Amino acid sequence: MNVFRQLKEYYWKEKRLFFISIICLACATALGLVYPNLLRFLIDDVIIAGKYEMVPYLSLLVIVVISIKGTFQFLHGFTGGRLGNRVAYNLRNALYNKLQYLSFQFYDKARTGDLMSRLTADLEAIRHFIGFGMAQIFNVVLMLGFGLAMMFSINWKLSLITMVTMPFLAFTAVRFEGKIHPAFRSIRKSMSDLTTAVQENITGVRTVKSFAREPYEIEKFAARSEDYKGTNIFTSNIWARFFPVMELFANLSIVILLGVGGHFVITEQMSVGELVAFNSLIWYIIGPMWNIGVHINNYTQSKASGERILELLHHYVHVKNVDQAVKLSPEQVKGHVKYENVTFAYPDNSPALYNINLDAPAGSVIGLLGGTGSGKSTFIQLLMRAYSLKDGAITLDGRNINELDLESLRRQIAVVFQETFLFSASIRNNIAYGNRDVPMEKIIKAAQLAKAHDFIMELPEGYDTVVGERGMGLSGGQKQRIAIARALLKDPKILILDDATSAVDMETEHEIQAGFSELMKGRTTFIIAHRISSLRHADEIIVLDKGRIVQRGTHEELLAQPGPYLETYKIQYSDRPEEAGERMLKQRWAN
Ligand SMILES: Nc1ncnc2c1ncn2[C@@H]1O[C@H](COP(=O)(O)OP(=O)(O)OP(=O)(O)O)[C@@H](O)[C@H]1O
Repeated sequence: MNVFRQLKEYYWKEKRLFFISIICLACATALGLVYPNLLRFLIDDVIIAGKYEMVPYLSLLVIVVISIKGTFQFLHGFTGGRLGNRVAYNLRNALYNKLQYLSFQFYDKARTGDLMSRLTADLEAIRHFIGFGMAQIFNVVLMLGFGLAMMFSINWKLSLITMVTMPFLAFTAVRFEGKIHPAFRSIRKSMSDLTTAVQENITGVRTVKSFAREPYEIEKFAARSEDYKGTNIFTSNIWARFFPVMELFANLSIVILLGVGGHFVITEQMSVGELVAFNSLIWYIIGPMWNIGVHINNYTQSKASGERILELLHHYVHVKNVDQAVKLSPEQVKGHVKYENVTFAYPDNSPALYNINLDAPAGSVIGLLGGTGSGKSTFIQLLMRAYSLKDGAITLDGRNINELDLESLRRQIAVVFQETFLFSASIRNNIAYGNRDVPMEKIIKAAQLAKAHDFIMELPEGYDTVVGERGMGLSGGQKQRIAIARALLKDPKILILDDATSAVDMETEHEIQAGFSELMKGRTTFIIAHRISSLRHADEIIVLDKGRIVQRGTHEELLAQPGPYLETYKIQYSDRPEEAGERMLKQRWAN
């Protein structure tokens, strides 16, 4: 129960519902005992005694009992349903909140499917167990207790004899659950493989079609579908095998009851009414016995689900605010960024950055150039406090960013990533992202600066056009321009362009950059780019190689010295010899 103790804060506030639900179920269960007694009374004291005038009253009483029992059952279902859903609601929100604040380090390893199943299937198991499962287990104890007490009070000898088959029934039920549980698990796995195949096929439909791999996909799906069919048939075989056995044990106890009970009636050790009452009591007991395995399974499953949910809820948040973190107010931020002896390694990896020093005065433009894996993205992610920095310091306007309130720090920074993520919402909402009160003029202005306005206006519904999941239906360059508009609208003090213009052609890049020069005014800008054309106007260009700064200076300074920058320049401008030649000549004259 440790898991449920830890989850207490989510369900204990609903304890009123919990107790009402359990009390209602207990009352309904207790009323179930009225039938056998009414039957006994009807046979022994009304029919045999010939008091037929009492039959209508008894019938009326049965109707009253049924109605009251039904009302209690309704209340149990009503309160249990509310309880389960409220607990699931509390947990779902807590989990989602936690997911929002878990750091990059967590998401580096997280698997989407796993997180989704925690938020859906695991939560569902908890909802069902807390709403109904717990009460059902309690009810099993009550039913067995009430039923056995009544049976023993009628005839203890007959009770003992008919109970002989019950342990076998319980044992078979538990064994059945032991077999059916893994079978259900394999159905779920099989189902998940099947849906993954469909999902991947739909997401990657362009790749499938361009490689003409439809037959391969059909074959892959057919194999998984076959597996799904197989696991389902296997499961129904288990049902088919176990149910007759359980039925047999249940009916065996009825046979024993009829044989031995009949003998007791003949020898006048008990009345006919008592025998009939006994018969209905035995069914009252068989029900919970039959379901004992299901309840055990519900409990273990929801416990496992609870563990998975708690694991997420208690997951360590690597980057968080220190006590008395300083909240930045946008008007006061200037944007002076400094890196002082920054060395950083990802967990279990050798350092991605070594001893980085940089002084980026407010409003300056810093260019970052380097090969794949040289540490450019890491460089800027540290500025956002995506990971916590232990070696060296990064300061903003002279204050260590570790002391700053995380949210207020990130509000000062806007990043345009290499890969643009668009939400399945209107273009307007994608640009405004989470900012409901932005006037339309501001959105249009940002889009114009990002050179997105014209193509947006050509779309069927302009700014209200809803883009598909991940921006389907837009070209890479168009998506990127929307992302740039989104960053512009944020009006940040620090702008980071992480290979932001990689998906647009040279001409558009040029156009966007013309917009950038206006936009960059008054903002400290970091530009990561592979194209020298994107960096040439930077105040300082840093060339990274394997996490170290190997060259730094302005475009002109770097062209004047041998090194990777000049090499890259030569490669990129080799197809435009006149420009490169002109550049070299100018350089020579300058010298
Ligand atoms: N989340 C991560 N976990 C572990 N190692 C990482 C992670 N991200 C990057 N690395 C490693 O850190 C090093 C620097 O990576 P980084 O992404 O900063 O390079 P980059 O210069 O931005 O590369 P690219 O131009 O390909 O995006 C690489 O060796 C990379 O494998």
